[in-house]
Amino acid sequence: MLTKILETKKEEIASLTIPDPYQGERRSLKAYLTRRGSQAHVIAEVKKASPSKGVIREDFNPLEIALSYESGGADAISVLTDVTYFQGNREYLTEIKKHVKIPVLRKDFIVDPLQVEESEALGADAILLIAAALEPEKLKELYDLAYNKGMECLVEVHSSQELEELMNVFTPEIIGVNNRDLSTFVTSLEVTEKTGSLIPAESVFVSESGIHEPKDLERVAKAGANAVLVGESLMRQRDPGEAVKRLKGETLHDED
Ligand SMILES: O=P(O)(O)OC[C@@H](O)[C@@H](O)c1c[nH]c2ccccc12
Repeated sequence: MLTKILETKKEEIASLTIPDPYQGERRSLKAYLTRRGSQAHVIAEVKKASPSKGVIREDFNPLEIALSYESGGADAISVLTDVTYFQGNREYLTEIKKHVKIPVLRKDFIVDPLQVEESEALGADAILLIAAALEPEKLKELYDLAYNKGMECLVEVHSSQELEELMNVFTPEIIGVNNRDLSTFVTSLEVTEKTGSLIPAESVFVSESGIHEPKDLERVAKAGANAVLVGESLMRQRDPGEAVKRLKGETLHDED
């Protein structure tokens, strides 16, 4: 699947146009994911569809969903901008960014400096970089470019091996462990538990995918996660903001 997606991206990049630059401020994802007063840090994702689940939410107004997430206490918003596989749109990101006060993460398959430039123009505060899609050196190049432009990166790994290979080159400030196996689409929180011990204390640790209930959040927090990235289980609720509130509950306790 990833190979197929990356082929599509190559075609997109060949005809990519950079929109007019977003003029507003940038916010730090890292700061929001470590802020006090919020016990369980949640990145809530705006995702209409996925390759494994098809359409997740028919009644899809991206801005309304994002505003609902924010009022429910989300610490950041992730926006799928991929059109072909996730029915996202880059315009959703800019629209959401203009109206929320929390950081906005661009969720896409970024493999080229042009897409980093595009993300900046769209107003992204942070972008996703996927280790499975990039050689560590190439990933570092895009990472540095994003930070030089005032954005941050969530660097996603799927296994201890991927993380080790990456950390031979550099240690990202924000590391995401994706619980979803990219070939089978099956999620298992064990991935977070197995990989968690390798994540250095100075990096923010985000557990991604397959989180449905407060007890899932509690489980990954026990494995050291500072935050979770949640899409599907929130998108399936009638009131996404209420769903964030319920998920955050009283279950996760930061040391500080
Ligand atoms: O819907 P879930 O299981 O809560 O997962 C959210 C998020 O982790 C998932 O959408 C995701 C993680 N990494 C990605 C990379 C590309 C597209 C999507 C993703």
